[in-house]
Amino acid sequence: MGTKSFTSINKDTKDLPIFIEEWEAKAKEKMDKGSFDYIRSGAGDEETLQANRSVFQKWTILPRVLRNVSLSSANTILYGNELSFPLLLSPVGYQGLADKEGEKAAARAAAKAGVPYIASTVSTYSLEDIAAAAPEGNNWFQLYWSRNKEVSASMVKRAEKAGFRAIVVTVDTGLLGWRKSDYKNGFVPLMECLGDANYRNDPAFQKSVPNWNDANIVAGIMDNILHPDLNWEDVLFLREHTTLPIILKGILHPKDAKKAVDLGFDGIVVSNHGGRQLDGAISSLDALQLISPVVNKQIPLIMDGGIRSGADMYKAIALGADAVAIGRPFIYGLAVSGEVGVLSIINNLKKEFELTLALSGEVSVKDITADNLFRQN
Ligand SMILES: Cc1cc2nc3c(=O)[nH]c(=O)nc-3n(C[C@H](O)[C@H](O)[C@H](O)COP(=O)(O)O)c2cc1C
Ligand SMILES: CCCCCCC(=O)C(=O)O
Repeated sequence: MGTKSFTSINKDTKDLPIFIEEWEAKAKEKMDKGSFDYIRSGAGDEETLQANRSVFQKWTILPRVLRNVSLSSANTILYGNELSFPLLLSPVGYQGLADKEGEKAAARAAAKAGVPYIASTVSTYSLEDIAAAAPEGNNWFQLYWSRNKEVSASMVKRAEKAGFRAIVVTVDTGLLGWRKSDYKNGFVPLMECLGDANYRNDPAFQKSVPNWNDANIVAGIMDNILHPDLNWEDVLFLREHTTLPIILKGILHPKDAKKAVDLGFDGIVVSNHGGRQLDGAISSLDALQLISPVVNKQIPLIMDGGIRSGADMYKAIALGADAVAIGRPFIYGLAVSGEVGVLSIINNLKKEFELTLALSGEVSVKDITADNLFRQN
């Protein structure tokens, strides 16, 4: 019987950082203060941002031994597609802040690594350009719901036409969180014209903004994205406009998770938006623990917020996630070394996750359960 190789680091990436903290420090050196602070920070006093990390210490892995893990594999199937391991790149807006190639570079890295790339509505490049940069990739589109339903429907149709494989509707941003560092820095990324490509190219949006021109595009986008009246019926309207899986991102309450299942949505991203929206909100891992028994495997559960290591991934999966996603870490990789940086971040996480899986005595992602965890007092 063959033995899988659990080698650690590729020769061609040996000069790149390994620790996420080192990537972050290098990104800070390279970026201007406004951009770096925008990416790193959370809302309010950053309690939720911190909780997303500290919650992982409540859980320890309870490993099994003598189970022949020589052929263990982290491969995962999600919506009929194979992932090299259960990771996705979370939607992150304005990736042109980190690198000139922005989303195109990150999507190429995700495709090479065999993991889904979720393109944000407020991307620097249009969804068509991102799809063209990584046509072989498992690309998903994240929709910021537009007050004008026709704009939402139009973007989803464009995404479907461009080959995106799932639609992620973010539901935790009816209003923007209290972002103190951005206010202090006077930083508004939309104003830098780094997140308007999807709107500029959208015929329904052009029609919806009276006297469409360069000067009123930002106001038009803000008015479209930020609307506290967003509700379940609005989002259900999308079902008539796409056959792609519709996944709701930003669910934290088990009652909302149950409603998402009952209304026929195809998946949930358990997320507090990386602590950038409601400060004081529950950590993503704690929310996952509440939501997973309610959803009870009826639809896939993805979790993001604070994932920084293979062990973090493992704990989230043991608590019921089918896959996890990362935001800031890959943006730091993008800022430091473009596509190579993103690929390095993903590959190191993959190696660490594969080792964690095998060292815990399990051979596949499906075998990871709550039985593999012990909760600290
Ligand atoms: C700079 C930045 C921009 C983001 N932009 C979006 C976005 O456009 N759409 C969205 O749904 N979430 C957005 N998010 C939230 C991420 O998708 C994700 O929920 C969060 O980053 C996960 O936490 P992590 O950074 O600790 O991994 C953004 C996060 C960051 C840090
Ligand atoms: C009107 C801007 C909406 C937020 C865009 C990016 C984002 O989600 C973030 O967290 O920042």
